[in-house]
Amino acid sequence: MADKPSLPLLSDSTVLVIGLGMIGGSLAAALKQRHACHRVLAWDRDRQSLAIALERGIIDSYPDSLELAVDEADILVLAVPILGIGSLLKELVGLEVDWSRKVITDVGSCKQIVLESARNAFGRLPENLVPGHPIAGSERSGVLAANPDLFEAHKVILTPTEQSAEKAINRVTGLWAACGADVLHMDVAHHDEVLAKTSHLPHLLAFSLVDTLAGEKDNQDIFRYAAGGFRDFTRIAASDPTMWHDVFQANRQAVLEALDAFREGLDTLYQAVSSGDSQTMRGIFTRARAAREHFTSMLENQAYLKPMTNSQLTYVAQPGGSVRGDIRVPGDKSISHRSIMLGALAQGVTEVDGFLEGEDALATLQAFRDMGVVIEGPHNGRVIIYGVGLYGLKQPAGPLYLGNAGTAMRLMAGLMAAQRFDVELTGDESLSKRPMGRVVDPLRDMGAEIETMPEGRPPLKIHGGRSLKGVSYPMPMASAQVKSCLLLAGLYAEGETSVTEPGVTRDHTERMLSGFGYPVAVEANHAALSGGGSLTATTIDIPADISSAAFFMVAASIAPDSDVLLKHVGINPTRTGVIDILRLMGADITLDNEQTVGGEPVADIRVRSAQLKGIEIPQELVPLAIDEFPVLFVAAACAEGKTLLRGAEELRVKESDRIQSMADGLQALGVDARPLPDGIEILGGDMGGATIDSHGDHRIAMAFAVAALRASDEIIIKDCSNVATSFPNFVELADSVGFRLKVIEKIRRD
Ligand SMILES: O=C(O)C1=C[C@@H](OP(=O)(O)O)[C@@H](O)[C@H](O)C1
Ligand SMILES: C=C(OP(=O)(O)O)C(=O)O
Repeated sequence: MADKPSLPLLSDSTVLVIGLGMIGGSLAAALKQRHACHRVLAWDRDRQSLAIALERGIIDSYPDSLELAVDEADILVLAVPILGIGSLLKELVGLEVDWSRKVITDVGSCKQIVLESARNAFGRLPENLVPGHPIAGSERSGVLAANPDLFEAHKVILTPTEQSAEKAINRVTGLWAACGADVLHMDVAHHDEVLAKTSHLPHLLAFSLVDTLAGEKDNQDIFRYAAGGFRDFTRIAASDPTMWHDVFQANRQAVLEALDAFREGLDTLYQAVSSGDSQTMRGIFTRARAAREHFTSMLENQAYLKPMTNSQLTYVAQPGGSVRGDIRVPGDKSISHRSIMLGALAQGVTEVDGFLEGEDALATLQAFRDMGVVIEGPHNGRVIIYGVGLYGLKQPAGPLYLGNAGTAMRLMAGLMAAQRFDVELTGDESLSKRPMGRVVDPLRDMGAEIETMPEGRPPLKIHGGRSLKGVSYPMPMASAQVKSCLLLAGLYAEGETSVTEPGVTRDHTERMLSGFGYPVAVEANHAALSGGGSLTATTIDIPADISSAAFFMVAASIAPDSDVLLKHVGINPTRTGVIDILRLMGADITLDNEQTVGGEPVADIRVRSAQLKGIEIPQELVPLAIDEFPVLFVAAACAEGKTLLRGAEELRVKESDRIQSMADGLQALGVDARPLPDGIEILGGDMGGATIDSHGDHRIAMAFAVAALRASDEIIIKDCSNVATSFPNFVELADSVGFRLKVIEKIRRD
């Protein structure tokens, strides 16, 4: 990130606020309270507002005439109603003052009209003009509603013109930054369009609804019994009528366009309600609810209030402790992804329980919603998917954003390659670095057309309308994602698609396809299916994720006096490498209550403390424990003797380079850990404290939280937000069984 230029101090500047309404008054109050500038002056036609402002200490003084006020000022803020800007600018141009060192800005909600007014008044766009718009407000108006904290952590959008001088832009930026606001720049036309949708349209609707209902005969009753919904929806109808009148005049075109789109949506809903079309209603309501929830979490992450920021989580793990208790870790991530994909493409309604409400699985869920699939939930792990059939997906309005989820991107690449529409798959910074050639190359062999960034990195631009042909593919690496991608593409391909893997990998795709009634031939490390069939909706009970349980298996093994029961964990034999490896190291693990639920074996897993010993990890177990190695390395660090892992070069292309991230972290704790190109050698010993970088990798972050149980000092783990991708309640659950983890949240400004 480039350093931001330091903003000019305002300490020598006199700021003149013209128009002492709620916004102008709040700005004056904010500057005064923060001693942000030399003096705050104000001018308003209403002398009473000026007197009140002076009396309340919101301004320093108000000169006798506009000319005197302007003459004294270095920065002029025009805070009059938007339709008044034109005449005010004309009045300003006529004043006998030296403009050379003055800067002009405004606070209007529409920016195009400010430029037109400036051109009219000055005959050109002056270089000292920097239009602005604080995204903050209140339904209250007038100077009495002034609030010095109104702009704190709010956005202020500046729309500098091509003529605006850099010095002027910096001064206006400094003015708002001094009030605690986050300042960003936008193009004028874009500003007016965005605001028409996000602010002007909602105000218009609120005014209209209240006015319509107030005009009805039984309006007394309506308002007397008005429930929370009415109150919430119409709060903004109490806003200043003059100001809003001006806004709708000034931004007419953009508002009408937004209103047209809204009317179309309303018509669809009208039709659906009148014909009792539940599918359409459910679709609209579930999509809207999901979008609103997404928006709320964006708000909570300060995305709107504090633009360009997101929170940075740090874990502080106190050393020592025992692990005791019964817990159920969240649902299996691999199965959760697949339940959405197959449920969406099935005929009928699929009901899922135990769904992982973590960001990776939710990214897949959102992607299918974006392709028109109605999905209810998740509510306490329950998801209901109204399948659209293999050919029922619709083209999404924009790229499908898959966050941090490699599984989502690789599996969906196979499905998307066979659709009739074009689609683009994107992801976060980590996913954007991960290799996709491993799926793109064989998909191209099947007839797909996919563009990637250099070296096969995302985004993937997948072209629709290609007919795929089955292939027989010997996979160069043991990867369930590659295998699953090709089998899913194979559903649409002509003839048979078969894959052979160099080592057995997780088989959830094969099992779930069978559960949806799709025949798959499976034999040791070979799987095949033929295109042209269909999927039939089913019910899915997702077990707890063994990859999440693994953190507690290692924790209970290494922490003295521990005894933990992990309930209803998936023990599919293609996933149990972690149990086998820990047992080879001497761990005390017993399975109880073994049963098969919905085609997947599950059990309760009990783990008690044990003295572990170093081992050479058998090759065939590597793909069966691929995600558990970060925490297994912690077990190795606590074991007696040397542990050696080879043949695990895949670890270098996960959410981070897990060999390097773990080696660095363990070395920082004083452990003898030697990274190898395809593995690691770890000599067990004592661990101290340190600050560890998780590189935004959920499993690295959790592994070092486990390490603290045997460290002699505090471990600080940075960049832990992504734990939410696979294990959203990790800290709560860990602390409930004896970890002593604290989370520190810092707002990061990019
Ligand atoms: O198919 C899956 O659900 C997964 C397969 C594995 O990836 P690879 O196929 O890259 O080994 C694993 O690491 C990932 O967490 C989930
Ligand atoms: C590698 C992992 O996931 P993905 O590939 O789906 O990002 C993981 O969860 O450890």
